[in-house]
Parts: sequence; C-alpha cells; structure tokens
Amino acid sequence: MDIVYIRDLKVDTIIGIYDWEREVRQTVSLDLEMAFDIAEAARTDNIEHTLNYKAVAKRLIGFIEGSEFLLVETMAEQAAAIVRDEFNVSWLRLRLSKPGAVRGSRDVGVIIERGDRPASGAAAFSGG
Ligand SMILES: Nc1nc2c(c(=O)[nH]1)N=C([C@H](O)[C@@H](O)CO)CN2
Repeated sequence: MDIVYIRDLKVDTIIGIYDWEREVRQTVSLDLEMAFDIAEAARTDNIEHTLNYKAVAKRLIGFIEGSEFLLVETMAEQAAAIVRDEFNVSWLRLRLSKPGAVRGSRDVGVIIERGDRPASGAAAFSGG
C-alpha cells in the first residue's frame, strides 16, 4: 500500500466545549495518511494521476476555518468523510491534535482510521 501524507497542517478555528472556547480561535493540527496507489503517477510524472496533497490541504483548511465544532471527534469524523468522498481515498488515518489544550501535555486529540486498508504489497514477495 502506498501512502500520500500531510503532517502538522495547522488551522485556526472555533473548537471546544467551554464558554471561553466559543469566543477565541484556537489552532488545531492535522496529520493525515491516505492510501493511494502512486504507481501511475510515478510512471507518467503527471499530477493528474495522483492524490494532490495541496488540493486536500486547501479543502480541509477551508472546511475547518469555517467550522465551529464542540468536539475534536466531530471535526475529525467530518474531515475524514470529506477526504474519502471528494478525493476518492479508500482508507485513511487522521490525527487531530489540540496543542496546549491540557496543562502539562503538549497536545491532546483523537486518531481515527476509516475505510478498508488495502493489502500490503509485501505479500507478493513472501513465500519464496
Ligand atoms: N475526548 C474529548 N475530550 C475533551 C474534548 C474533546 O473535544 N474531546 N474537549 C475538551 C475541551 O474543549 C478542552 O479541549 C479544553 O481544554 C475537553 N475534553
């Protein structure tokens, strides 16, 4: 399985359950791993044949900047659905972090996996 990824995509948004959190924008950070077969893009050297990580990032920035969720769970689930539905991604792992939200920790948040993980290509090389 090949993966196209985005690491530490920072977006400012309204997020949180407390009154003060409804008043100020906070920064969330996304890590995304998206299953995508890169063989055709590598063969043709053509952006049209791969998952454009810049296009994914722009879509998620727009979505998250305009959102006002209470929970990181809701934001993560809806961001994952956008990537799967609009970018034809069959499997992804998404980490959504809220830096500094809990005193004493660097960040807190959720990690979700959605979809069917493609079989690893490694199996083709095993069995002698
Ligand atoms: N599982 C979760 N726990 C908590 C969340 C959350 O979104 N998911 N949110 C908060 C507060 O908004 C917190 O981030 C403020 O510091 C608390 N726990």
